[in-house]
Amino acid sequence: MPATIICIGMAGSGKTTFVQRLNSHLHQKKTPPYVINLDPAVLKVPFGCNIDIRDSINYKKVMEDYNLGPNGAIVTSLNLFSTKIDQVLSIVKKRSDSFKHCVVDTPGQIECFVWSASGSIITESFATEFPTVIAYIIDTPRSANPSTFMSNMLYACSILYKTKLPMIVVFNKTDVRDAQFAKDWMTDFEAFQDSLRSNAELNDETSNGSGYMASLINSMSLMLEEFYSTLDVVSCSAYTGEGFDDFLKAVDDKVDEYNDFYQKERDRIVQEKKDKEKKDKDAQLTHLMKDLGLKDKKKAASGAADKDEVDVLSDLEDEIERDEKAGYEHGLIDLEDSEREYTFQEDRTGEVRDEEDASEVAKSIQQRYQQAFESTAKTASSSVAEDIAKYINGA
Ligand SMILES: Nc1nc2c(ncn2[C@@H]2O[C@H](COP(=O)(O)OP(=O)(O)OP(=O)(O)O)[C@@H](O)[C@H]2O)c(=O)[nH]1
Repeated sequence: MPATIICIGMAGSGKTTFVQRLNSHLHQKKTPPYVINLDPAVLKVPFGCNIDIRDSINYKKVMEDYNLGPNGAIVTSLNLFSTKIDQVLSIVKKRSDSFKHCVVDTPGQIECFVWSASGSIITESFATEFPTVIAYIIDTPRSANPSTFMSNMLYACSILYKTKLPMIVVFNKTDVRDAQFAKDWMTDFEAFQDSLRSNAELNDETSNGSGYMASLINSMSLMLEEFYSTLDVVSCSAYTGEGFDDFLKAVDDKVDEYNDFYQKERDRIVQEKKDKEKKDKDAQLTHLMKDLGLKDKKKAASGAADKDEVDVLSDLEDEIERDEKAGYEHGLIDLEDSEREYTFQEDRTGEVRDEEDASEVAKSIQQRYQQAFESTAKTASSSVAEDIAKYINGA
């Protein structure tokens, strides 16, 4: 499956220029990527994109129609776009044989994408279909100050934990300033402390690193040590093209990591969600059964074995399936008669009608339900029950 690279970064960090360079770099390597622009407010996109949010959403009209400011309009445009994300994904999937990378450029206002519901929906949707990597773009010259560096790192940290996707930190604009200082700060705690102490903005002449800001940043850097260890760091220049091979290598590594670790974690979360949904559904069905007057079999046929209990519809289905299977095996049920309809017994007296022997119940449950259906078919409420049963059966 092609890797999806979602480029996120603070305003002006060089995301668009980075995507442009990555696009041309991959074209040079004869592996053109699939490019998606998700920035509705950009006037001109300097690369050819396969999907552009601006083709389907008019940002200025959104501002007028909904009476919004620029950021509100970006969020609303993304919301509108995310309602069609299934269509977008199916288009990308259809083309997925023809490219190895899908590159996504996001809006300049980082919070519009990262902290909005639509941003999560879009990221999640890609992550469920393709191995997805976050490229967090940092403006290197502007991060030379320890406090700016720390703000950037905290943001990266929050994005990592929010998206739960592998992340590559990209120090961009290295043609202006080399990123070695930042790499040192991430690997050598002492080096960062020294820079803190010697930073004129954070310290007056006498405090020597004990000012409030300096000690706050100091504590944060301690906290972020573990976070740094989970990251791949790459330095590059979108202007000169330097460092893009390293970036692609980091993407390959992160895709492996995604398949080994993140994918399993995602599957586990999805499974957990499904289990919870099933549990809720079963609970609702139990309530429904109660409302329709079907009581617990245990009370009706006291002393009956536990396996004969019919608590919820799904149990009924299981039992009927089991009976049918046994019927087919013994040639008792004709395959052509196998279509069945579920229905409920109507209980006018408020008691369960069935007081047969529990073992017989298990054997002839299909027959009983058929009889119950016929005996109550004339009443209006039975057709309601039948409708409900059909709905549940179809769900
Ligand atoms: N020197 C240098 N400048 C760069 C580099 N990459 C981008 N820039 C400049 O940085 C500025 C911002 O670049 P963009 O690509 O528009 O940044 P962006 O993050 O997409 O901007 P928004 O989406 O508006 O937030 C532009 O003036 C670019 O020319 C680089 O590698 N080196």
